[in-house]
Amino acid sequence: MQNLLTASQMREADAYTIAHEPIASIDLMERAAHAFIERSLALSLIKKDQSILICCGAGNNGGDGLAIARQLYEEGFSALHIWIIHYNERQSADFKTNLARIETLPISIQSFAQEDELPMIEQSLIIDAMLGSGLNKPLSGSWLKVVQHLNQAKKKVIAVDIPTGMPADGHLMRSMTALFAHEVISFQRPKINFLFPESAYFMKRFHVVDIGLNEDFIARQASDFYEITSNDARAIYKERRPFSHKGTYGHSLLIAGSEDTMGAALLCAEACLYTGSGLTSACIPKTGLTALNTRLPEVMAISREALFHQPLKQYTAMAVGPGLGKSQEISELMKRLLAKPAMPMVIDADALNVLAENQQLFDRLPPDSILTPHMKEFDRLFGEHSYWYDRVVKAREEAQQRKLIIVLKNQYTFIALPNGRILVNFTGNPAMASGGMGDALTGMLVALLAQGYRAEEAAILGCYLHGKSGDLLAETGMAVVPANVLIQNISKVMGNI
Ligand SMILES: NC(=O)C1=CN([C@@H]2O[C@H](COP(=O)(O)OP(=O)(O)OC[C@H]3O[C@@H](n4cnc5c(N)ncnc54)[C@H](O)[C@@H]3O)[C@@H](O)[C@H]2O)[C@@H](O)CC1
Ligand SMILES: [K+]
Repeated sequence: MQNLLTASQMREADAYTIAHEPIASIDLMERAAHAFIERSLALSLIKKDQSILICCGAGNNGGDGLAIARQLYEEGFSALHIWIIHYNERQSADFKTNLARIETLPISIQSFAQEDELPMIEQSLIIDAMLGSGLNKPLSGSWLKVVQHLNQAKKKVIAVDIPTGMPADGHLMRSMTALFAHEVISFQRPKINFLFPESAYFMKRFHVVDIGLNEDFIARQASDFYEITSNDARAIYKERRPFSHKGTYGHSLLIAGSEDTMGAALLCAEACLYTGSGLTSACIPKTGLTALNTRLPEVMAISREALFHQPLKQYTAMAVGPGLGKSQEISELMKRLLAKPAMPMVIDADALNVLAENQQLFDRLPPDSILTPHMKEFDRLFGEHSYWYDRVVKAREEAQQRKLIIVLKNQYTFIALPNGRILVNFTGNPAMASGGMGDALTGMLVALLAQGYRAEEAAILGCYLHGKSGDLLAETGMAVVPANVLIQNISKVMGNI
């Protein structure tokens, strides 16, 4: 697990590294510039014959920009042009050193003071090194004008560390102006604000490069946010054991589907199967029986009427919600289920809506139950939120208070744990943005619970595998990944973990 830092913690990590390791601040900047170029080349974001405008401020972000320009020149880039935006009086020491290092080279540099008119931009690419994580207020005055001028040029932009004008943490507002970046190459850790959907106002994609800041120091910093890494998923995953049998891997009960939305139940059951549940039973309306038996002969069916006429303790874990629909009958069913809940549970979709309307049911959920709301379901449960940041903070509060695990789904899914931590899952991609994905995740989570993973482990591993399966398919060139295709890839992803 990697903790994510605020901008001010990042500054402390920078200072600590310089004080405790044999590296001077200027050399750290050199390393950052090198890492920026190396990644840009690896991703084919820059080409030697391209005309590039490097826009620099006079702080350390600007210092990075100058170091990048010089290193690009040394790499053989010839069509480089530099702007120095001299609106702030202060120049950082490393900016000054890098300015002295570049002034002797044949690279054209233009400096702009507040009153200077900005020229048209002829270059095809802009490297944005004006303001970085030192931003301490929204842009205004001349800074606002320069950014608007650059935005109007509609050129491709690669931002150094963070787009100029975008705050690294705290509220992201549409009213803020930043230089829109098509790519951001960020140092050491992603900025917390990259994870919220509002970041799309300011940037398209980000990449993180290691610049060798002291990781021991970073790990000691208190943080609300932790990035789930592939190592975390690997450490949780348990291989199937010799001599094991279907009874070893639990029995999942799914309560899902209605006449019109039987597909949700089928996808949930299929995901449960492919994630390794020993046995899977689906409690669905009678109208879905033929579909279930045809598509998933491995899955057993129970009718809604039969559900309470049999001992529920034969099941190891339960998921309730996908495609249930909204009706009095479903509310009653939820109330009966939660009268004596005795097994780990995943609550999704329409079951969340029942909870939203019957908040007293919250107290009956077994501790560590996993709730998997998307944004709208979350707001129905816990109130409207204007900012994702606030929504995530609310998820943390609710998870802590109610001793539940809240999986707030998003491109970067936030897993709020009862201990107050927020884990962020980085796998997954926009090709997966279609119906049925949530049903698949629910099926995966219940399968992991049934196999004996602790709820926290199931949430981490389930979200990771779900996104990873989608990522691997997208990497094969699929622009859209339908849920059933993702599901059929899960067991392979698990096998190769
Ligand atoms: N880990 C690190 O901290 C490292 C940081 N580096 C670079 O250093 C950057 C941070 O540098 P600085 O702290 O010098 O700050 P910046 O270069 O981001 O900004 C310069 C100065 O602009 C002023 N400013 C802030 N908001 C403003 C606004 N709205 N309008 C006008 N002026 C404003 C502030 O006084 C700030 O110090 C990072 O983004 C990164 O690019 C790298 O050199 C390597 C290591
Ligand atoms: K920048």
